[in-house]
Amino acid sequence: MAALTDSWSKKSMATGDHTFRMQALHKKHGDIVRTGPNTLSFATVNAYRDIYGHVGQDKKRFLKNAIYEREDPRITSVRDPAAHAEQRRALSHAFSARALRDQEDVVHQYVDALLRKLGELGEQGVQAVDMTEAYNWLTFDIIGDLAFGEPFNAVSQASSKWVQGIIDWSIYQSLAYMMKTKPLYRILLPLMWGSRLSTMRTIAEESEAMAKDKTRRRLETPPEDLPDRADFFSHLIKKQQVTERYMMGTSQTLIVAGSETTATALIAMTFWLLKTPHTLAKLQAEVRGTFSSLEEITGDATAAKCAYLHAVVEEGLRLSPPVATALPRDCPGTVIDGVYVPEGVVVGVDNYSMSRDPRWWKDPESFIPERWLQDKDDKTGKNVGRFAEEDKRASQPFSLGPRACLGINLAYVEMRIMLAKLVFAYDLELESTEIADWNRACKMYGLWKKPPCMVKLRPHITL
Ligand code: HEM
Repeated sequence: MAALTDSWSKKSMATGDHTFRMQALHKKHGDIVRTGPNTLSFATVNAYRDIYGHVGQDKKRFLKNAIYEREDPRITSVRDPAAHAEQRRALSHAFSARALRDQEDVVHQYVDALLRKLGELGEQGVQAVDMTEAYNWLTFDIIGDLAFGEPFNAVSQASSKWVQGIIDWSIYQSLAYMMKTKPLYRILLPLMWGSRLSTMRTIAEESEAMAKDKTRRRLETPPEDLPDRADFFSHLIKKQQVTERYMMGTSQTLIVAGSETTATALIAMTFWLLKTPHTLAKLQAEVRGTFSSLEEITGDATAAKCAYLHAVVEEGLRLSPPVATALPRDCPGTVIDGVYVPEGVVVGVDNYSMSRDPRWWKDPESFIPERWLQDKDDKTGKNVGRFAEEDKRASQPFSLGPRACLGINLAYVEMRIMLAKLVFAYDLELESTEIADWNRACKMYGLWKKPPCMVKLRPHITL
């Protein structure tokens, strides 16, 4: 079927179960699976390197597939390598070590506000709170502040219309582009998505109007009225490298790429910790044994002193990669992991299958942070112990090479600070008894749509 038409994978995406189906297909058919007449999905470590890795000047490049194109230009949609490199250089100032130091203050501000809000909403441990939603408020406010110099007030209001619409907005953008460029999809996609399509269109239009409004306000704000720290766009505006359309597109990308991904990672880590209480106890012991107050918990201090926290973060990203599907690239006609693939074939590595493949991971479906705390033989320096044979390159949550995530350092700081402060301040208990398998109940539409995860938070300190 997939050899004849793309409709299988488009339909599969519409079910939300595409990720789980791809995992089953790779299990059944092996390292290379055909998902459309012109599309191949790979599941090997070398394919990551060959498709996404840096290449020398003389080698042909794998360009992003046309599916990334959007009406408003932005860093994620530009396909030409030279144009992309220029945009990435310009935006990378906003992700420098110096910028990150300023950004960390914003992270603390909203993490602390969320901790207080969780206590209030949960009546100090009496009521369960939906942590899926709470993390979305957090990451959305942080990105809003870092991009536009003002939050969305999601944490303070314990809700946000925009947060709820973000996945629909993101899906609709891809579908709208497909319908615009391929006439057949104008018939097929409404049949596959039904009335959801028009609901998503309304949400997308409202979200876009909101982003446009914020962007315009940001561009019109005189420098003296902005916060002291530079926001994402200050560098671009200073160098006059930004048009309103570019800023519109890039702000949409940053809101989606920077908030939804980090929120997914945080809720997955919280869920897995709660499902395996001995890991939560170990993390709590590390954090409470290392720090004596919330103020001591910083990005640098957690990086230097909390090895188990680091392992929890890596393991959460492995087991629940926020970007779980293959990132499509156009093959230039070259060899991928020993197999020649003709020019123009769309290829990618299936992140979710790789993350859970028993060839690379021991007990792959289980949450075991210890696998990231590799024991080494004193004499030989070689890995020893139960996880010595694992190939950690099989987990690439931020992708790799020239198009890898630009916000990786900010994401790690957010995740470490939030998790460390949460387990320092509260004792947690999972209440989601209505969902037998929370992980399986997650739906993948390019980004994960997650079910509620109800948690009781009993205060350990006074906030
Ligand atoms: C756990 C959190 C995150 C994960 C797992 C993640 C993952 C990824 C992945 C897999 C890509 C490559 C996408 C592709 O090739 O299609 C990407 C790109 C990108 N991410 Fe992230 N991301 C995270 C957080 C963030 C944050 C916090 C920001 C910024 C605020 C951010 C900004 C970007 C940008 C700008 C790109 C495009 C880079 C380029 O095309 O050169 N991400 N991210």
